[in-house]
Amino acid sequence: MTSPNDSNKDTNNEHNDTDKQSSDKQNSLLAGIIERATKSGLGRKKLNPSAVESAVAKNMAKIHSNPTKLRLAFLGGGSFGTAMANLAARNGCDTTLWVRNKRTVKAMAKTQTNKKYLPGHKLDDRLKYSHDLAAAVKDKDIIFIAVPGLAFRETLKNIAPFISGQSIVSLTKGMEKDTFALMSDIIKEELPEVNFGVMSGPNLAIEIMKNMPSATVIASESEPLRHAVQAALHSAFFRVFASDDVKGVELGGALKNIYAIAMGMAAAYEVGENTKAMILTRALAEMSRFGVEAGANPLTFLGLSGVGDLYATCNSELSRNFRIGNMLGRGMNIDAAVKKLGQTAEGVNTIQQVHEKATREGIYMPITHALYAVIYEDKAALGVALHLMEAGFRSDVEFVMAHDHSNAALTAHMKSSASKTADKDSDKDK
Ligand SMILES: NC(=O)C1=CN([C@@H]2O[C@H](COP(=O)(O)OP(=O)(O)OC[C@H]3O[C@@H](n4cnc5c(N)ncnc54)[C@H](O)[C@@H]3O)[C@@H](O)[C@H]2O)C=CC1
Ligand SMILES: O=C(CO)COP(=O)(O)O
Repeated sequence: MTSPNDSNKDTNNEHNDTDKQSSDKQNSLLAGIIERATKSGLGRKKLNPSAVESAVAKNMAKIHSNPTKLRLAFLGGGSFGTAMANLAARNGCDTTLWVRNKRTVKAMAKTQTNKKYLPGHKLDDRLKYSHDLAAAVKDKDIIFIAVPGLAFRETLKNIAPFISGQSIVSLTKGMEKDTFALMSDIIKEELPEVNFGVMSGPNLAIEIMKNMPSATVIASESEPLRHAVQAALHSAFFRVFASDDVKGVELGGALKNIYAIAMGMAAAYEVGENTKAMILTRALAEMSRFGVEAGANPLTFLGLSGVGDLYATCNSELSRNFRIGNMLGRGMNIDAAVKKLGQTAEGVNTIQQVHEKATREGIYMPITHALYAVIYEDKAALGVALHLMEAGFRSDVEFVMAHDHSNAALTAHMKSSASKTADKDSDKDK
């Protein structure tokens, strides 16, 4: 006869077996990576790959022998929600992925793949799927939201009746249309009592699915929430760093989409490496300037959610925003490019929001305004780019040396030097 305790033991044993299998799988994948790195010379002389392997494997085994008992819901069955839910399930968390379409849920549960957004990638067999929002979010510790920015408020309104102490983490990198609200602003408005955080970083979903080492940032004022998210998602292939600058981390993720579009466009024009470096660095200057006006710490933009995400998306065809820019640079209009992409590209809306806000509040955002002029005012890209190059004398890093905003003194000095040189030249000619 089997007592309920026996059956519990069986279930625990099954879980331990599954956890052990998953830990073994990860460790052997890790060994593969280290082997490849060593063969290609990345192991370097001083690095003892077997010591690294055993140290990392030991840490991983420690984490996986005591899988967190966190209960998590991920809302949004696109590429990112799926990739993150998969990481959590693989770490042994009780994880449910909510997708609004019932047929999609059935297909995902049957095939254990997300055929539309991540075709060919097998998902962890412990991941659960649901199209029942109430069931998905009730009794969870953390609800991660990965729907597009334009659907974020509606999603919060829909889950509001089922919130009874869960924390919320936004994975969305956008802004609300016409309100300029960031996701954290919307959470504060819709669910003022809730403990929340935002997660952002260079996290191209497809690379995460391929176990390519990546890192991200969880930003929250709540230390327990930061730790819980780190425990839930950290693995040998995914490192989760922490921050308490919610605004800065969130703005990094949202604003970089603008510049990924600009860089996609620049790539279509086959610009040089110097030009790419200039755009990327001046983009960072705009982002931190805008961030400071919104109350963020400019140093946050030097982290993964700033420079990190900017680098990943501004240099890769894997970024949907980069691809939009590339299509625009090849002569397509914005509506056709969005239609052809068929996935979320938050930058399309973010350019409009940031252009309007910066214009209204007098924040100097020349690249954003230039992009807006090309996309929405039908201005010729070359003319706009040349105009950008002629824009005044500015300081490199304005937090090190402030700009002389009017530039009047410098311009007068340049004019007088130029006229003195011209006078000298004409004297010589006499
Ligand atoms: N894909 C990526 O590599 C990364 C994406 N993100 C961010 O994650 C957010 C989601 O993006 P992806 O998953 O990539 O988008 P996606 O385009 O792959 O999928 C969007 C998903 O949201 C669903 N959706 C749309 N409207 C909805 C609504 N009203 N209610 C419920 N579900 C709805 C769609 O059915 C689809 O499943 C975006 O803000 C994006 O910037 C962040 C990091 C990486
Ligand atoms: O934010 C991302 C990676 O960090 C994904 O970028 P895209 O939305 O441009 O694909």
